[in-house]
Amino acid sequence: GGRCRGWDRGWDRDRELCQCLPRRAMHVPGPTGLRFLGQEEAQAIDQELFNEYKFSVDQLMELAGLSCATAIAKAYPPSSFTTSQPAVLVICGPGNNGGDGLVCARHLKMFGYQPTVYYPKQPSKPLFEGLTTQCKKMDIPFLPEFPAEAAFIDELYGLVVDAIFGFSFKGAVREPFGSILSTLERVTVPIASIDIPSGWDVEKGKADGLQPDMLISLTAPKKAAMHFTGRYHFLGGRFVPPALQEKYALNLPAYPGTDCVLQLT
Ligand SMILES: NC(=O)C1=CN([C@@H]2O[C@H](COP(=O)(O)OP(=O)(O)OC[C@H]3O[C@@H](n4cnc5c(N)ncnc54)[C@H](O)[C@@H]3O)[C@@H](O)[C@H]2O)[C@@H](O)CC1
Ligand SMILES: [K+]
Repeated sequence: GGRCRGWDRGWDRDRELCQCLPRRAMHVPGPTGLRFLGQEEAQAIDQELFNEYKFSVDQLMELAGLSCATAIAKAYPPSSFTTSQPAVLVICGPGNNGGDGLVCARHLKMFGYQPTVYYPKQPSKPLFEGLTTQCKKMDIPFLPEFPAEAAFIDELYGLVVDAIFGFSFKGAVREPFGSILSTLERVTVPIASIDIPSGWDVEKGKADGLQPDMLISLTAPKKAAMHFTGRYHFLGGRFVPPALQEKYALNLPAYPGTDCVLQLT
């Protein structure tokens, strides 16, 4: 936790941790600086993965969602839950961040958690319909309505997964997500945000917005991650080919062994 006043957060290879580095070190791609991506850069890498490297969305989404479930299992093992069951509320948004949430929910179930999904805007695309069916066939309940009170969420769940918006979020939050986010701001159980804390500007963050306990950055952290003050910051989405890492000077730290996630802080 803790903000880096006048400094930026970066990956310190020698100490193997993410810490504050002098601001200029961030923008000069060097051996020590883990890059924090701007919105356009994140979208460009995304497009390149699909168009040039010929990955399909569902391939990368599966790896992204698996990373999220794995990181969650490391930070919040079922035994750490104070609720009678390791109950997790997964809130999915209308884009690919929501898709990551559906994949994450399915893997959480495989890992022994009791996920429940809230998915208010379900796109009629085969990808999302398939992911939804897979969850339903694994007896993952879908809530017809969002809990009206933050206290209901605190009572029923030990963790909330925020898969509402990712790196394509822009502008003022539109409904129903505005009310969902304002309820989430009052929740006291930990929130794990996938890729970006929802409602945050992808580059500038949002000081008075959601303050998640965990952030799982996918591919590479986005600039907003520099404002993250929660306990756990993980990197996931171990699928960026070396040539693409080099082109964007990502300076990704080495993942341990065969792990699909890496703890940054
Ligand atoms: N590039 C990559 O490497 C990968 C990205 N993935 C995920 O994909 C995410 C990006 O997905 P998308 O580009 O689909 O976009 P997002 O999921 O970030 O959000 C776009 C959706 O949110 C809506 N939206 C945007 N601004 C809004 C606002 N102000 N109020 C209400 N709704 C708003 C849009 O209409 C659209 O439906 C990433 O953050 C990551 O989670 C992974 O699935 C796979 C790999
Ligand atoms: K999110």
